[in-house]
Amino acid sequence: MSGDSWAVSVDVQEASTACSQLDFLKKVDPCLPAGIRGTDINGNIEPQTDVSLGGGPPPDLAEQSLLNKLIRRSLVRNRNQVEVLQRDPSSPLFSVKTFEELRLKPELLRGVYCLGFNRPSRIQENALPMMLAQPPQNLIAQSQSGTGKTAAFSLAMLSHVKPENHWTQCLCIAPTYELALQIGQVMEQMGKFCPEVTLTYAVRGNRMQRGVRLQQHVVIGTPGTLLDWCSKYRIIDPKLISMFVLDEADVMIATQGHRDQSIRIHRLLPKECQMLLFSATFEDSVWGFAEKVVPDPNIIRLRREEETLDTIKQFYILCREEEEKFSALCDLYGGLTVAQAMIFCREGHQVALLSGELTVEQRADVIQRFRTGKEKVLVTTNVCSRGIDVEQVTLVVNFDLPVDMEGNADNETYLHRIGRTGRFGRRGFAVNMVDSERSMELIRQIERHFNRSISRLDPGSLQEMELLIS
Ligand SMILES: Nc1ncnc2c1ncn2[C@@H]1O[C@H](COP(=O)(O)OP(=O)(O)OP(=O)(O)O)[C@@H](O)[C@H]1O
Repeated sequence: MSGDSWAVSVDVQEASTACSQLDFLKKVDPCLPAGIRGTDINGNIEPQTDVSLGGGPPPDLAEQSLLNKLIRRSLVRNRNQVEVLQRDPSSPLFSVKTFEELRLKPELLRGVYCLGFNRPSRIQENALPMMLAQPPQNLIAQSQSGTGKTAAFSLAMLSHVKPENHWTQCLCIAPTYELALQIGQVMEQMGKFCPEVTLTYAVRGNRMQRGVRLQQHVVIGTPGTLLDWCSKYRIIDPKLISMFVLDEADVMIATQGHRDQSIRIHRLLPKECQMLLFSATFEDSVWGFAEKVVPDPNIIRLRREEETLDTIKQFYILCREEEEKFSALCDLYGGLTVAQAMIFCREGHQVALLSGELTVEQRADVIQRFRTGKEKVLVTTNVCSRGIDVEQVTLVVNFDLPVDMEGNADNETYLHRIGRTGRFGRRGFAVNMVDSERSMELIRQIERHFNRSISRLDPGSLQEMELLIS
């Protein structure tokens, strides 16, 4: 795939969607800062005409062509950058082996190459041989956000299924409806040359006839619905399940509701069922529990200092009070060339917010609009902190820092949130809004936990930041 054609297709996407970004942001705040403009169908920035900007002279042609060049360069650079990182032995994307050497079925190899994957990442190179080994081996695996865990366990399930057996053989549990759908989409793309393998989604809204056994080979869903399908509605025979995958396994084990349901499902499965647990974070207590539940597992674990990614630059902006956070956010967004951004805040903020209060259909629609670039900014709560994979997210803002029940920094949620950018080697920004001594202390806690500095950002120096990620 040539870089130019890729960049042009991004411009066209930008062109067809930028105006809706303005509408969306207008809902969020009418005084849009200068610098957010619509684009014409060729992806060129055009002077804003229909939204009252917060002042600023109309842009000149030179500024527009510079911005276009930056967008093209940074996006094309990201693609080249991924290949560079895959040749860097210290990168989590580096692997010695090729996909051929992982002994995947030819039709899966075709699916992988069709997705544009050239080489496996480290987690894929290490985990796939363990997951495909005979006799089956259990695995508890940790790898940084955006390094290909979903692709790894998806390939394991697609390799494991015996299509001639018309019953459910693989269960995959995810903590949220959006994530379950996303995993299924990855599997459908990877398995496009395996039409005989079928899957369905055990999520709210997907109604099945009770007592009629499913014939789909793979079922992906959230724990509550999956438990009902295995026990109450008996449309899955748990005794016939031979592979059980927990994505975001730490939250599936550590969150009371998820844990009870995951354990109840696990108890229904045959003891020889292969168990695969994946996450970017595992607190020590969770590791201990996982090793109790998973017999004789292979373990792939990161050192604490490996958990954050160098490709994600982390900053904080000092605000005097809560109200100032919003104008700082507008200045930040208006001053940067951001393809797409995710803004995390606690429940209750009065903006168009993707949160648990929406119905699952509403949430799926918002995510899909964001994924296809129809919306440039997603304001959300932790419901989207994990796993959501949108390549064009170059900026994550913690409008409110994540805290645990005791009011201390929630380091795992922080890591997952900033992991929504910098996906698979691309560069990304994470900016934290600090408006009090307390939130400054939270920043210090996060720095100490990951042994990574979070620099103060002066909104006046955005040009240098621009160069940092372009
Ligand atoms: N071998 C590969 N080569 C190129 N791109 C890849 C490869 N594996 C995965 N990707 C891409 O990288 C992105 C991140 O992959 P994936 O979602 O599997 O990461 P993850 O580790 O599951 O992330 P998270 O921890 O956030 O759940 C996706 O867009 C995926 O298509």
